[in-house]
Amino acid sequence: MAKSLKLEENCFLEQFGKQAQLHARFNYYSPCQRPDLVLGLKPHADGTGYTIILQDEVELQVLKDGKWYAVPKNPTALLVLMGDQMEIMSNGILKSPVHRVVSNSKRDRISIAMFYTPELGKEIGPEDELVNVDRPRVYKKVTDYAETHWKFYQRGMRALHTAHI
Ligand SMILES: O=C(O)CCC(=O)C(=O)O
Ligand SMILES: [Fe+2]
Repeated sequence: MAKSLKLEENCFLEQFGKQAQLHARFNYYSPCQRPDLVLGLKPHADGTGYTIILQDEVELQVLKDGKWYAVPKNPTALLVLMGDQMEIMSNGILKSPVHRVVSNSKRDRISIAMFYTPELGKEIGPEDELVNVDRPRVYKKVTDYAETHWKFYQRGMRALHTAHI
C-alpha cells in the first residue's frame, strides 16, 4: 500500500509499531425469517488500520455514493477493507468504507475477520509526504483511535470526524 502511494515501503508498518495488535473474530449469521427487517451487522466503518475478511457467502455490502453494493463472493480470495486509521495515515487517500451485513432467510453465513490495529499508546497521523499544497492535511495525529471509535460505534456513529483538522 505504501509503495502504491510512492512512499517508503515500511512507513505504514512503522506507524503500526512493533506491538501492533491483530485480533480475529469468527462471525456466524444464522438464517433470519425477516431479512427485510433485520440486518446481520449494522452499518459501520472499522476503527482498525485495516481488516482482512474471509467470507463464505455474499451478504457483505459496501456503501458508495449513497448506494449499497454487494462484495462479490470469491472463496479463494481475502477481502481487505481499509479502516479509519489507514484513512488517517494516508491523509484521506485510502477510504475506510461504511459496510454492513444483510441477512438471508434461507442460509446461514460464516466469516472470519482479522483486525490489524496500531500498537496501544502509539500516535499515528498522515504521512508527511502525503501532505502538500494540493492536498492539505485532512487529519490530525491521534492516539488509541480504536477506543474512540468503539465509543461512537456503540451509539451507531462514526468517529472519523474526531480526527478531522
Ligand atoms: O462478516 C463480515 O463479512 C464482516 C464483518 C465486519 O464487518 C466486522 O466484523 O467489522
Ligand atoms: Fe466491519
